[in-house]
Amino acid sequence: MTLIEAKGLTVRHGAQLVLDKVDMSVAPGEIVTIVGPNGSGKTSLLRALLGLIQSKGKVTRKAGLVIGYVPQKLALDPTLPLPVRTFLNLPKSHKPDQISAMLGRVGVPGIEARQVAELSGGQLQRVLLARALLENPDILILDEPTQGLDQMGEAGFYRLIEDVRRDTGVAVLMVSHDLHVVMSASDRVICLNGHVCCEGKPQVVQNAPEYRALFGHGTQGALALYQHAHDHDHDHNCTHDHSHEHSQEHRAPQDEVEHAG
Ligand SMILES: Nc1ncnc2c1ncn2[C@@H]1O[C@H](COP(=O)(O)OP(=O)(O)OP(=O)(O)O)[C@@H](O)[C@H]1O
Repeated sequence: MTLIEAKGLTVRHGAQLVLDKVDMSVAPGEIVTIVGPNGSGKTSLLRALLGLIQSKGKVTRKAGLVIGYVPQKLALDPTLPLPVRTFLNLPKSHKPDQISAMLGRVGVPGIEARQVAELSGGQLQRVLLARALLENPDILILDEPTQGLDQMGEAGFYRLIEDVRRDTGVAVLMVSHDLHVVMSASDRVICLNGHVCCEGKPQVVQNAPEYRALFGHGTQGALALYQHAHDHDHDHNCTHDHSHEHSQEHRAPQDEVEHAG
């Protein structure tokens, strides 16, 4: 039983083929991380799963699935007064003690009266997480939740995600650029580059040639991600052999990696 599943998911932005027949799924309680270079379609994949953009293929959600979504960018007017308490009551209101407890749970207790625009990056990420968790989601969908945080902040945030998963059983699907932390915090990693390059347990994916082609080795891997240095064609119409790529199930068994391109 999966919470959410995509089969043959294809997204175009104008003439650009952004996602090409992507198969993926998330099971209850699983932490799945999508990694991939800039522009590889990570946000588009999340938005297509959420039904926020048009796509072809099939997305299946468990009946009654509650999703807690934290987008990559928050479109807030910084000049508009917006206390944390008010923000957490949008779109649905919650009891004050629920809000206080949730702020404590995510590690920012007592900030109800602070202005959202004045929060630090780390505090804001935690408030966004609190807002998503207040809906009692079956799955959290987080788009680069640690953007702008320093390494300590990133590690702390991922630990929090693991704790929340342990306590509530929530599944997590997230996009991240933080390879090292992601590797330790994820049950499964999907390496995306317009298509699923490879997927599996973090340690298995880390050693997959497709992953290494994109991200390099060892500590250089994280750097390679930012520098976007890899040695195969980044265009989605990759010139190397993809002939077997979409003809088989992308979801690899837990301890295997799929070599798809
Ligand atoms: N609304 C849009 N209109 C046109 N093109 C878009 C739109 N959204 C995304 N794209 C294009 O689709 C491609 C994939 O974008 P997407 O944001 O999904 O990538 P990403 O992997 O999340 O990137 P990043 O790591 O930089 O956040 C990019 O080439 C981007 O320019």
